[in-house]
Amino acid sequence: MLGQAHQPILYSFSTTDQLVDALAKFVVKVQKDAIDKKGRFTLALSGGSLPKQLKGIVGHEGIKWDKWHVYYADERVVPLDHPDSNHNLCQTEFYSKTSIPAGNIHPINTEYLDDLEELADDYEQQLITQFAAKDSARFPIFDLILLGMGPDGHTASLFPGHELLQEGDRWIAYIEDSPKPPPKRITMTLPVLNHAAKVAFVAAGEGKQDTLHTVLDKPEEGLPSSRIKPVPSGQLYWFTDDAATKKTEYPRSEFHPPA
Ligand SMILES: O=C1O[C@H](COP(=O)(O)O)[C@@H](O)[C@H](O)[C@H]1O
Repeated sequence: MLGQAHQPILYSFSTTDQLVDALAKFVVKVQKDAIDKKGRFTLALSGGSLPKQLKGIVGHEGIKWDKWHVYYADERVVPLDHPDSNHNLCQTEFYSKTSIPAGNIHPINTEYLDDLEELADDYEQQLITQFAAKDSARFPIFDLILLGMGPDGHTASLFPGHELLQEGDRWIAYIEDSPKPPPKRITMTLPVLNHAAKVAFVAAGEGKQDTLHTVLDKPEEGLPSSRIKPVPSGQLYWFTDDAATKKTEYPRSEFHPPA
């Protein structure tokens, strides 16, 4: 039986630079704590606007890149060098500026681009290899998952009203009819996202105003982003800017740079 989720912690910054800086300090602290405790840091990244917001981490003190193990919260089913690939975006915006060992970055297996079921199974197997031998939980427990939120409230490749929101068993699922192109994708399922120790959304800009208001002030509407509630002891954070939170009534917290 899972416990109650903690309330989300909302940070809203007046500038993008402040958001990027705070996010960097937060990620560096989470990786330090994970490495001190378990000798590795497991992270899942999203595509979209997120990878650019990671630039503050590069060059930060106290990072042990060789301990990072990076996966994708979702991925578009395209070759890895395709402009739509989340891996390609992360490579350009982030990995290329770090020294994360190539073998610690886990893209989809492009042998299976024509078989979504095999592709999702293969990616799930990659997670099982990383997690199952070390943790006894039913679902993997990532140290940190970084998510974006689309203007329709989707997160990863979990879209409003889609049957994948009901998936309670699989770690990785596939979708062939994504309303946002490209249509074929794989995604971590809600139970995986909700078993992470920490999940942080990064959502900035005026274009996210209405959705953020709905997601945080009216969670009962059940948009996919409102369904992220890490349990039993996980914590959800929102790193946003004042343009995005203009209509949000949910209380903001003050960001204190971690020691
Ligand atoms: O399609 C996707 O969209 C979401 C949100 O993207 P954003 O550009 O609005 O931040 C992204 O988080 C996800 O990884 C991606 O596949």
